Order: sequence, then structure tokens, then C-alpha cells
Amino acid sequence: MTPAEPWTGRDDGPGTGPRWHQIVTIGEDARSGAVLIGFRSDEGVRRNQGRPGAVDGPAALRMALAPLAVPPDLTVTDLGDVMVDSDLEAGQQHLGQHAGPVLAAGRPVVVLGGGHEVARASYYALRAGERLADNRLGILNLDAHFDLRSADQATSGTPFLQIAEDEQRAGRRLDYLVLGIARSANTSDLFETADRIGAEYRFDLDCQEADATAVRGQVASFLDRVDVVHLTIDLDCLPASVAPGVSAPAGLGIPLPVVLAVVSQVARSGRLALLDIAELNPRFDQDARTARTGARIIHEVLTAWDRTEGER
Ligand SMILES: N=CN[C@@H](CCC(=O)O)C(=O)O
Ligand SMILES: [Mn+2]
Ligand SMILES: [Mn+2]
Repeated sequence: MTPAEPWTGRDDGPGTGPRWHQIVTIGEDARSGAVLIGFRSDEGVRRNQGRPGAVDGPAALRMALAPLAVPPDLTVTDLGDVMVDSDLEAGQQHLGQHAGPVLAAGRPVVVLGGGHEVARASYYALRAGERLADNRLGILNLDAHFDLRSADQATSGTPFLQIAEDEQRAGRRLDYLVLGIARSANTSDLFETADRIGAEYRFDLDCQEADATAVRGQVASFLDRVDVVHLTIDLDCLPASVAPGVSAPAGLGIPLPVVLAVVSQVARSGRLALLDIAELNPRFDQDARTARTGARIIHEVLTAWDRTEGER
């Protein structure tokens, strides 16, 4: 683990209400409230023939979060970063070991990626935190891609097939819902794999603003049939104009208001255990647009999560 750097940002003086950089505890755990942990990894994207740069995602997300205004009752601890080298599998296990105890304590956890291989690291954390025993895991992925590739090693394109197989070995069945699938960005074998593992998906064309009520209904059915939710946001689920800083920008994408409505719905459900944000690549970002969008998503989730925990 690498400790987090001190957070800095604008200070409007006494009585003005806090910003994120003023409330985040670093170095020492606040022992309650939400927890951030970074997953500095490029290895999954590199193995998946993508554009490297996701290793700097956690720092860019922190920088974008720092100036945002927070509600007075939000408590956040930044545990720092897990550094990932060419041994991606060890890095994924590492994150699981570090985040497991806070998940075991029932605290909201936000993992800052890293390529989408971060999702399997998050899964290890849920397992280490004993959130899966006797519970039905639901993964809600907002993504233009299935990430159900079959490969001889982990990449940013394999995590959800690996997790489905992990859950099968444990005698459980993963409930996997993907919103924002681009038909043109997924080959036919991926659709076949999705069908084989019983995944549910919704195309990007059916996740536009006019579809918001139907999207909400599909998410509500998903929430009803699972016990523990892992919410994973691949920033390439958004239009390239909103999220240019990713390895594989989307041609269409889900509009940001629809994404924010979905993540708030999940955060309010009382079933959310962990959020991860994947694929932010600051090298290709423009004016920190993608980082700011990722930060807004985290802000929205933690605001709803902290205030309504346990509510359905
Ligand atoms: N994280 C995964 N990403 C996509 C990458 C697609 C691309 O580079 O075009 C995938 O493997 O399908
Ligand atoms: Mn993607
Ligand atoms: Mn992905």
C-alpha cells in the first residue's frame, strides 16, 4: 500500500461548509463512514491491447473530488493505493485483503481504478469481507462492453467471466446486469457467453433519456432479486464527449443524467456494498472532463448511501 497524499483545494473560510479535501481523513482510519482505496493498475488494459494510462486514474479522481462540496455528515477515510505491477493477480488479491475488513464492518467502500480488472479486486474484497456467504451477489455494470472474455490470464476484458466462474465454484450463481452495451463493440462470442452465464443486458440505444423509466424498472427488478450489490462503473459507458479519457471511448453511450439516476437508485436500495470506478485514463482526458464526471458519480453515490443506508 502507498499512503494517500494530503488532499488540498479551495478554502472559503469559516462557516462556509466543507469541501471534500477538508473532510477526508488520510493515514489513519476514521473508524466509521465511507472508505476510498485506489487500485493503481495498467496491467489489465496492457494485456487487453488497450491504451495505457489507467494507472493514474486514482490520483485524477481524488483531484476532481477534492473541491466538491460535501454534506456535513459525510465521513470519508482514504486508505491510499494498492500498487499493481506485472503481477496483476497478486495486486487484485492485495486489494481484497486491504478492503475486506472495512467491508466486514459494513462500511461503504469506493475503489478507484485502474482498468476494469479492478472489478475482480473488488470481488476479492467482498469475499474477504464475508459479504458473499449465503448471499446472492448482484453485479451491476455500466459499460459499453461485457468484459466476459475468455483468456489464459486476467485482463481488463475478463473480470466478469472470472467472477461468474469463482461464484460457480463457491456453489453460488452470479446475477450480472450490464447497462449500456454497444452492439458494435462486442463480438458474437461475447453475446453467447453472456447468454450462457445468464447475464442480463440492455443496449446503449435503450438507455437514453426517453428510456429512463424502463431502465429504472429493470434496475428495480435486479435489486429485488439480489442481496449484495457490487456497482461497477466503466467510464466508457458514457458518451465520448463526456468521457474522452478512457481506453476505448464510446460512440453513443448512456447520457450522464441516466447514469446518475441509476447510481442513486442503487445507493438508496440498502443493498449496495461496494462501488468501483474503472478505466479513467488521464492521458487522454480533456480538461479533466472524465475525472470530473467520475468524481460526480462517486459524490452522488456517497451522498445517497450515507444518508439512506438501510432504506429500500
Ligand atoms: N475493459 C475492456 N474493454 C474492452 C476493450 C475494447 C476495445 O479496446 O476496443 C473489451 O475488452 O471488450
Ligand atoms: Mn468498457
Ligand atoms: Mn469494462
